[in-house]
Amino acid sequence: MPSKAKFLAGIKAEKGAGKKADLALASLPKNWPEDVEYLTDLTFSDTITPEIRRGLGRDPSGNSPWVRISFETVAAPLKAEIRLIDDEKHPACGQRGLFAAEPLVPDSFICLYLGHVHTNSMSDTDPHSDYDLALDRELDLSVDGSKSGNEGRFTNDYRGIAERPNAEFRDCFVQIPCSKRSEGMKWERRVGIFVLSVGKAAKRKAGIKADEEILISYGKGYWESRKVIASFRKDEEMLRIANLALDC
Ligand SMILES: C[S@@+](CC[C@H](N)C(=O)[O-])C[C@H]1O[C@@H](n2cnc3c(N)ncnc32)[C@H](O)[C@@H]1O
Repeated sequence: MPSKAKFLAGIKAEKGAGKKADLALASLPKNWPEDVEYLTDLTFSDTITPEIRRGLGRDPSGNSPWVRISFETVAAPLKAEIRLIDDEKHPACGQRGLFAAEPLVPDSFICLYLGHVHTNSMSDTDPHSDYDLALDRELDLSVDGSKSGNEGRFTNDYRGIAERPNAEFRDCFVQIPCSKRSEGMKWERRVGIFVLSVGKAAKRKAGIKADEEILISYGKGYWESRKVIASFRKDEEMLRIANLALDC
């Protein structure tokens, strides 16, 4: 895995556009698909005004319990890697998944879920995306990882793969560079992927083992809406997978 800080610093160090592209390719995570742009932070739709963007810096409850992730943590090399799934028994065989590269302790930060931030208006939303996630319900914003994103976009749903998820999405604040602040940094909200906590009976105290697939719950609604889309499109394979997931 490349360190994101190194990735950014490397790109800034190169002046020619061709060199930039070569360097970016060389720094892509292993198994990254050619047709998806790799991001080191969110990108924003033109419909998102500076005022809306400022809203992402607010502390909704005045004293938010959301975890704060420092710039160093976000920029550190990931402890997870993208792998191609070739196990025919896996419901996402032929696709990719995110796997632990080393043991991950309960509650630890795995990575951010990055993509293109858009408003939830119909004209700003890709109805075909399988990678769209709510970012801020109050601001009515989502983040779509279909055309651009990071490792987070490869996290599969646990249904049909394991008995239960071992990770979850959590709202968090991250520290990002800001030249307007005297400290050179500001806090802005993101969605992160975290290892589940140990749980009441401490059943999950082992966290996630090395080589284990990182699995979250997309929620039943995700698969129900895929079922509707599959029926509409008459896509038998999509319908089969949605039914399988819902039966689990
Ligand atoms: C956010 S993507 C996950 C990454 C995807 N596997 C890839 O290689 O890009 C969501 C898509 O992955 C597949 N997927 C995720 N979890 C699955 C599961 N439990 N069973 C079947 N397909 C799954 C479905 O095609 C779903 O629409």
